[in-house]
Amino acid sequence: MMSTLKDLAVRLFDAGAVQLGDIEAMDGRWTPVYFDFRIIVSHPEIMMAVAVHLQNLATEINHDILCGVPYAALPLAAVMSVNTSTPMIMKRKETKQYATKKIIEGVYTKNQNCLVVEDVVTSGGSLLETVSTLRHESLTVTHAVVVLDREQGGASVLKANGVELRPLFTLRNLTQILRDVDRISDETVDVIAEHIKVCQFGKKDNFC
Ligand SMILES: O=C(O)c1cc(=O)[nH]c(=O)n1[C@@H]1O[C@H](COP(=O)(O)O)[C@@H](O)[C@H]1O
Repeated sequence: MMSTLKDLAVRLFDAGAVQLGDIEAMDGRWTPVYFDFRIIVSHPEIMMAVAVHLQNLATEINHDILCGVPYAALPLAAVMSVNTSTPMIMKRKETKQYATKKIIEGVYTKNQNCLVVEDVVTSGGSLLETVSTLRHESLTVTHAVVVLDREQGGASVLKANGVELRPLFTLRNLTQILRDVDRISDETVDVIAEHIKVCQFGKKDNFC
C-alpha cells in the first residue's frame, strides 16, 4: 500500500534527511534547515515511496520522457522510469570530452515532451540549467515534479521561464507535518517561517 505524504515525511526525517542548525547550503548561502535527499539511495523502501508519489503527480502531466537534474534526482527519475515504463534521459554535469561528446545520454527525438525531476528547489537555478540544456536539444519542457519546493522564489522564477512546478512538499507544509508529529519544536517552525520570509530569490529585498 502506498504510504501517505505524512508517513513519508516522518520516514525521511527519521532516516536523517533533515538537518537543523546554521547550515551552509549551495553557493555559500545559509539556512536553518537543510534537506539531504541523497540519503534515500541507502533506503530502497523510501526511494520507492518518493518515486511512486512523484509518478502520481506526473500522471496529470503530458510527457514522453523523464530527465532528472544531476545528481540527486537521477536515481529518482530512474525508479519512476522503470515503474511507469517511461523512457528516461540523463543530463550530464559537463559535456563528455571524448567519444560521443554528449551532454545528454539516452535516446530522444526533437519536440518530445520532457518532464524534469528534481529533489529540492530553492532559487530554481539548478532546475533551470537542466531545462535550458534540454530546450537547447529541442526538447519541450513545461513542467517539473520535485520532492520539495522551499518556497523561496524558485517556483516564480521557473514559472517566468515557462516551467510549472509540482512539488510533493512545500517547506511550510513539511515543517508543519514534522511539528505535528513532534519531530521539531515550535521554535524551529518559527525560525524556518522567518527564513522563508526574508530569503526570497528573484525579489529586491532578499536577505539570503
Ligand atoms: O542549496 C540549497 O538551497 C539546498 C537546500 C536544501 O535544503 N537541500 C538541497 O539539496 N539544496 C541544494 O540546492 C539545490 C537547489 O537549489 P536551487 O538551484 O537554488 O533551486 C538542490 O539541487 C541541492 O543541491
